[in-house]
Amino acid sequence: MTAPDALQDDASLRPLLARVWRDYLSRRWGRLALSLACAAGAGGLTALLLKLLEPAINGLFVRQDTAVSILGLIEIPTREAAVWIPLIIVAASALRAVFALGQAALVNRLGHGVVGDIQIRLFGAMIRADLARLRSQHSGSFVASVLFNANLVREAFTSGVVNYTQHGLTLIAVLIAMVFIDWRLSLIVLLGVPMVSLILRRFSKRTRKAAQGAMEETENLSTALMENLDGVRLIKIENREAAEEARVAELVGRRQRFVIKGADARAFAGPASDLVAYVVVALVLAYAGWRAQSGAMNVGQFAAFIGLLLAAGQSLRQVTNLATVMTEGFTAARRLFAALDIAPEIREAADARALPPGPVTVAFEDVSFTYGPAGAPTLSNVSITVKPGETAALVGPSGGGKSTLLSLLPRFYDVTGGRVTVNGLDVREVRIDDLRDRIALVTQEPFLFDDTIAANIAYGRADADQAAIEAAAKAAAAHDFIVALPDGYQTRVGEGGMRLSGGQRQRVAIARAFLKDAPILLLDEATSALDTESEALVQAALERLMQGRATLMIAHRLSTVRKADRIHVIEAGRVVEAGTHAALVRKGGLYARLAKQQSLDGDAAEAESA
Ligand SMILES: Nc1ncnc2c1ncn2[C@@H]1O[C@H](COP(=O)(O)OP(=O)(O)OP(=O)(O)O)[C@@H](O)[C@H]1O
Repeated sequence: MTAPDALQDDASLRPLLARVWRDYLSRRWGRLALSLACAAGAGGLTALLLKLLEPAINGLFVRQDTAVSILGLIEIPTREAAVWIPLIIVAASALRAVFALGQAALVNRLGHGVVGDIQIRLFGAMIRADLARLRSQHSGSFVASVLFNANLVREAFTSGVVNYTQHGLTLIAVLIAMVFIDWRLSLIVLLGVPMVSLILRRFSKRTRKAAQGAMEETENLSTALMENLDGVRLIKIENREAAEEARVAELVGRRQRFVIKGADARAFAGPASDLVAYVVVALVLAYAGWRAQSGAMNVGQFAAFIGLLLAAGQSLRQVTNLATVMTEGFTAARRLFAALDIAPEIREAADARALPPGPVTVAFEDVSFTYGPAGAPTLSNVSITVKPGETAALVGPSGGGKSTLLSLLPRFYDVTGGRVTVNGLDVREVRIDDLRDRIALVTQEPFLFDDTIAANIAYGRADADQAAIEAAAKAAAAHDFIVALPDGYQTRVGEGGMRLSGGQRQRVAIARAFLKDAPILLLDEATSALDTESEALVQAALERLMQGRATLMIAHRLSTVRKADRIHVIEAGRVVEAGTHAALVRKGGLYARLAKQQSLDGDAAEAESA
């Protein structure tokens, strides 16, 4: 690692740690302090236990004096040393175990708590993110970051922090004990520190690269898995199982290479620091031998010093190993925080106004819209007004911009020119909750959760009672098929509502809209998935639903829009014709041609004679 790299690392680590402290750790400070106290206790006792070697050896084997001093605190007669010293060792190690266990338990709770918080915040940020951003990334990568990346952070917090503090503090305690035995020898030991820190830096760069790669590849793998499950019918009908297997195998392999690189960095860091530790042991031996010859050091001191040195080596090994876990955790935390920091562009204005309940007039005023910063406009100068009780139909060639226009009203996207208003207020000046509360949306492929039918109908109105749910289902012509199901309203619909037919799903979605009872209704090809019989039922249900509301309806089948108060023909992002069915047929333009193609020309004749 080059010096600027290292500087940059230190600089970016500080704000990261400050943020972890501020957002996640500070309110758990009690637990954190207790766990550090336990770590200090365990570390101190480790050093103490090893330091006991000195009186043990001198008292039990050398037997020069009549009394043995235990760490300068108490004196016991040499003849009783064989009883007392082992007893003290057992008591101290039992206490050490209690501290170590206490610390592990506390930090586990701390680590899991922090990661749970991060996962919840990530989900919150994801579900509130702009549609444009969510659409630009596959859902698989979000899942991977909530599960895998967050898990790396957890590992850094649990095993990382537990062992780091425990071994770090042990190391300090052991070094202090060494200084008490012989400060010159301790200086030699300290020579190892810069060598180890050099090793740590080298491995941390490798680990960071590996962790970065592993996270990216985990997101790719997760994306591929989800895509395969979503597209399983296509895969089966095209006999692409083997090809998909090969694609996933390639992704698994790529991910594995990064994971292995990370594991290697972890595995190599240990032996490398061992090497340093043994070099230090050799130096200590040489120097201690020379000191012993001159009578400056006795056997007990020497044995205790070597014991401490070996314990220091072991702790050092753990700390170097852990450095890689911490690096992975920090790399993951950086990535997660970067994702958390993307503020949605579609935000509520600070002085957003409430939208009072009641009927709403919707107006698109000279609206233009372009997806992304560059590119051709999808909508240009569109003006449409819909009053309460009116229906505006949007028809026209595929890709003309009809769905895009509907998505501007609930602010899934914001206009790039002109404005969309509700009762004369720009939607950007209205509280987002209020705005969306006043809009019911029924789409071609309505989404159902894997829950009961009743819960799906009441999704936006969790407080609705059974009577209200049934009334909505009756109005949506759904009640009869629901009660014929084995568990009636309590029947679970399966993933995406797959246990229901397209028409049934559609009617559940219409029941949801009835229950929401919103003054604005958006229908995006709401009847296109239906057979003629269901269509008649749904059409009648929709007509009931539309009463008194401002409705914007997209339909390819012109039979469903004939009764609309005004039909807008949208082509290449512009309204090219507008009027009633009869007027547009009479006009003989694009609508009349579309109507003719769909055999509605009989109606055209009817309209002309009218
Ligand atoms: N998320 C998006 N990002 C970029 N371009 C998009 C996005 N969604 C739609 N478009 C483009 O905007 C244009 C209008 O699409 P839109 O879905 O609004 O048309 P539509 O009239 O509803 O079509 P259809 O009748 O086939 O549903 C298309 O050219 C489409 O490629």
